[in-house]
Amino acid sequence: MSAEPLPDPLSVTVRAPAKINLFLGVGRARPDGFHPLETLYQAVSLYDDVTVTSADEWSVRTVSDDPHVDLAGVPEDEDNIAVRAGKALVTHHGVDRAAAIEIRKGIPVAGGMAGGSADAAATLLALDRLWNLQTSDEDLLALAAGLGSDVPFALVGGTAHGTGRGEVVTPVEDNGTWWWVVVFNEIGLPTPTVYAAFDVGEYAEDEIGIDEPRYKMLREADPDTMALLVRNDLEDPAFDLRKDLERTAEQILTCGATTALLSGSGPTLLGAARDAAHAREIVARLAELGHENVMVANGPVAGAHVVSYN
Ligand SMILES: C[C@](O)(CO)[C@H](O)COP(=O)(O)OP(=O)(O)OC[C@H]1O[C@@H](n2ccc(N)nc2=O)[C@H](O)[C@@H]1O
Ligand SMILES: Nc1ncnc2c1ncn2[C@@H]1O[C@H](COP(=O)(O)OP(=O)(O)OP(=O)(O)O)[C@@H](O)[C@H]1O
Repeated sequence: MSAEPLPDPLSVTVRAPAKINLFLGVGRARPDGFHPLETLYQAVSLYDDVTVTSADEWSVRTVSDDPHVDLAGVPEDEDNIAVRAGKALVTHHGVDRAAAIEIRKGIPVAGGMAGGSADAAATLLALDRLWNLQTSDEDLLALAAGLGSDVPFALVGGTAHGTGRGEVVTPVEDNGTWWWVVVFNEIGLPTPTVYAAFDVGEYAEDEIGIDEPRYKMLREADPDTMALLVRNDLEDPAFDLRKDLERTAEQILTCGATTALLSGSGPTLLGAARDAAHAREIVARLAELGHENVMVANGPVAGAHVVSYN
């Protein structure tokens, strides 16, 4: 008996995670202005949910019920990276379609956790499923790379090595459940500004690669080794621009984190904890010092994935 083909869904929702860079080695700027990277990405448990519905023209709406998310800086027009992702997908397939996109944000905006990249990845996947476009993984990753350096990783998730300008992503074995205290900051710090400060301060080191002991630490997953694993070459230039962030990183250590580091290009800071209870203790101590805009997240978690078809 042949089954009836399923009707196309009316809407599709895809969830995509925030990322952190456990390791971020940055080289001297290339002729195209981008910096060569050697990075270890980890997807962590803060998410944006993107819902797409077919429409006559492109639109985007951003909502959030999370007090840590300030939607002020998010464009609600064609500048939104989710709309750019949708248009790139229809151009790739040569089809004339449009969609209404709703983004429910749980990832802080302009925090160095790749929230916009997560939305772009989620939109590519959601529209592919909504319209049954059957885009190959290879093409999805190439479209993602065209939208931003962090976008391919948002599709892949887990823990992964990133190289090139960050867009060439390969999964890495990680047997840990790593706990992070995530300390947000209301004052934005644009990614290009931090890379420019990296250039001005001549911070590039000759050796930016990830050595084998670090991969071993991920495989062996002892939470006490995280301090030896992390490195972020954008931290010093970000601290040159923002002394307050350096002070907060010191406080994260004082409050008991096994290590503290800048998330990507900042301004979000991270404290590593041994387990969930330890993370909550650090949060309580940070609150005593006046840091209220703090969450706990764990990683690695899955990359962009469908959560509902309606
Ligand atoms: C800081 C990180 O989040 C670490 O993963 C990324 O490097 C930033 O990735 P992203 O926000 O997806 O960056 P893109 O949208 O591709 O580029 C934004 C700007 O960041 C700078 N940029 C980004 C990536 C890179 N490898 N070198 C750069 O210099 C460039 O000034 C670029 O114009
Ligand atoms: N869907 C979107 N969500 C958030 N910001 C967006 C979006 N589309 C465009 N933007 C613009 O991109 C800027 C950076 O936003 P995003 O939240 O991705 O920063 P980020 O987390 O620091 O990114 P990254 O870590 O990749 O550098 C915002 O200030 C906003 O102007």
